[in-house]
Amino acid sequence: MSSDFHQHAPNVFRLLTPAGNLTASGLKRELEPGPASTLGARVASFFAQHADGADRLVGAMPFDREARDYLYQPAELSFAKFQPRRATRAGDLGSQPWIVSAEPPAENYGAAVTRALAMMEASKSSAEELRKIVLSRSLAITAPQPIDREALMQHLSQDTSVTAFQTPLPGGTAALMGATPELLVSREGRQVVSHPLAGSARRYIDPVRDRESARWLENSNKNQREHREVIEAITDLLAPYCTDIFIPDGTTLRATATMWHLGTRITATLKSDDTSAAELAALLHPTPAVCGMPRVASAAAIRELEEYDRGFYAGAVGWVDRSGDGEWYVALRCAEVNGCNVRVYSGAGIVPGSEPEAEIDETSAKFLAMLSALGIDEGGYPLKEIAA
Ligand SMILES: C=C(O[C@@H]1C=C(C(=O)O)C=C[C@H]1O)C(=O)O
Repeated sequence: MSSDFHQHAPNVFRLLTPAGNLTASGLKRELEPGPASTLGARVASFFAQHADGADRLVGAMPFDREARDYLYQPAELSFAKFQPRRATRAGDLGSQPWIVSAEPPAENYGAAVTRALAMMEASKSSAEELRKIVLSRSLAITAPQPIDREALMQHLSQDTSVTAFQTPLPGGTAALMGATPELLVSREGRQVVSHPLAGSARRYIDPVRDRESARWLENSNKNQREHREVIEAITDLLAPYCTDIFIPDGTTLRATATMWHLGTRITATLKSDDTSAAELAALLHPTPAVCGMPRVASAAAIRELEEYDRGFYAGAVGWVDRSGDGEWYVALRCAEVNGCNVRVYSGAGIVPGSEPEAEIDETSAKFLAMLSALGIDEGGYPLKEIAA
């Protein structure tokens, strides 16, 4: 297929997981868009109304629970077994410098972290004590030529510890593309799995430094506290819908090519077949891993402190089928891609004790998954080597 096709073809949805690859192409019908609170009901009535076409809806939910989602029934679905991925070098997407502009500049992000810490301190004696605010920043990138989405997917999927994704955005030209390490929720029959990550450290090429970084993360009280908030929130939200909620003792380390994370694989059994994967995703989203605690107050703080609308970044991307099964991932380590324009996002959980410089560094490290797939560094210059 020509690269021209991949640059302009709308409605390509891809999810490349270690369990297999899903590709959906073309559009048969859009799901009536709406907020997260009505997603479960809209999906159920879609399948009740339409007996024809693919038995699956694919797409994405934005970060803001009140904003309209974008899911659709594709014209065609194809599945492939996981295949070892072709090794390609970063940098072959073009070797001229790209234009990269930090929006907001890193210093402004540091100042927003300081303000978030002050907001948490000031709320301490109130009933709605703010315990965590996830703050993000972005890089606006202009490529020397339109992004070849197929090549970018190839690069993103080289890290086999993550799920590479591509989902069309409303409007018909832009796509959200990324490589997420975080499963929001999956449902297969009555079996539910959620694998939240919170608490992060950079990886290093030097193995000794890399191990030190992992050990630091495991022993960091701040990161363990951040992680506990997420597990508690997910468990509380699942409790009315599930039995046998199982949380393993202690966190485990999850490694991507560029980051260490604290993770916990939560499993549960649904009480009713009627609760679909889409309903579960809409229930859990946004978890404190991408928003904060408590949810409504931290979302309000994000609106006040961030200088842009997150759109579909830190939303959820995935699918749900007619039986209610599905898989939803947190839309992280991703970018909106539109022609030559790429907007990359990354965020970090701010809790009392966080330091602005460390959060700037953590968000820079989280940009790397996308930047190395594009073949550039934060200055827009060709990368000499992939981070890890
Ligand atoms: C918000 C992001 O990542 C989230 C925040 C994390 C943290 O604060 O430690 C870790 C994993 C993700 O849940 C991001 O990558 O943009």
